[in-house]
Amino acid sequence: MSPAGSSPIGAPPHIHALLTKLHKLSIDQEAELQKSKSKNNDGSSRFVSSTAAEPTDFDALMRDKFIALDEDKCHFVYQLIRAKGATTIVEAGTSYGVSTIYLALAAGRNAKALGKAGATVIATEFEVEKAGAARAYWKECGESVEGVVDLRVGDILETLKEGVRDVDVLLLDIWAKLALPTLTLMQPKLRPGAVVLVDNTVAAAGGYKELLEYMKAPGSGFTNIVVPYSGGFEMSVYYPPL
Ligand SMILES: C[S@@+](CC[C@H](N)C(=O)[O-])C[C@H]1O[C@@H](n2cnc3c(N)ncnc32)[C@H](O)[C@@H]1O
Repeated sequence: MSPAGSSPIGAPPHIHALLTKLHKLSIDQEAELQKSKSKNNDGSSRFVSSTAAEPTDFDALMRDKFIALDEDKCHFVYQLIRAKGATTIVEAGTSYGVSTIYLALAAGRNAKALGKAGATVIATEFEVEKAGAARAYWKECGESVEGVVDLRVGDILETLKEGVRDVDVLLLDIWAKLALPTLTLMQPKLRPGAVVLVDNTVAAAGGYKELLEYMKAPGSGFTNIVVPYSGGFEMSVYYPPL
């Protein structure tokens, strides 16, 4: 968590209050999950699960869980988007839309500051009820969030096939097995210099093995570092190989 009073987020008080409430809900749920923990496939992570085509007990357990990106990571992502002047963001895994609020605020501010027509955060969620709740939270935020998000409900490997281009930032905050297929689907749509962020890559290294091997392979076009937030937060920059 960032020290009190150090939030870089430019937003009115009601959005700050909502974010504080939602992060707390998420943290409380995770604490409960930890108590009853046992079902992850390889025991290493909250992010090891099925693909959408093969739902498991894990999916049932996670159906009503926030699993929101930690607040300090959200602040980092917000700052990175602002620094980059990014206006087209894809979020793989939206849940109740907590991280999405940060993405939308940052991208929207960039569009205004840079005199661009608008910004877009393409958000993706498989669970219909989560998607509905996320929409309600964004509405509560107002136009600076609601007006920026393009929510696609369904299996990400279908919903991102069309209508995505010139992506500045891709946030992979989805079950680990979907990370590599999502990345390869998005790769042709990434702008040169695009940033790819992946949560929990140290704590869930087993689940992310294939993704990390793919991004770290010589000639992949990706350069990678781990930002040392809890669980590890992978930050990669992509330039298509020449
Ligand atoms: C870690 S949570 C996302 C948290 C969110 N980024 C936040 O910070 O609030 C991952 C989400 O991915 C969703 N998900 C899992 N499989 C999916 C799929 N095939 N297509 C779209 N979303 C999926 C899950 O339902 C879950 O809500």
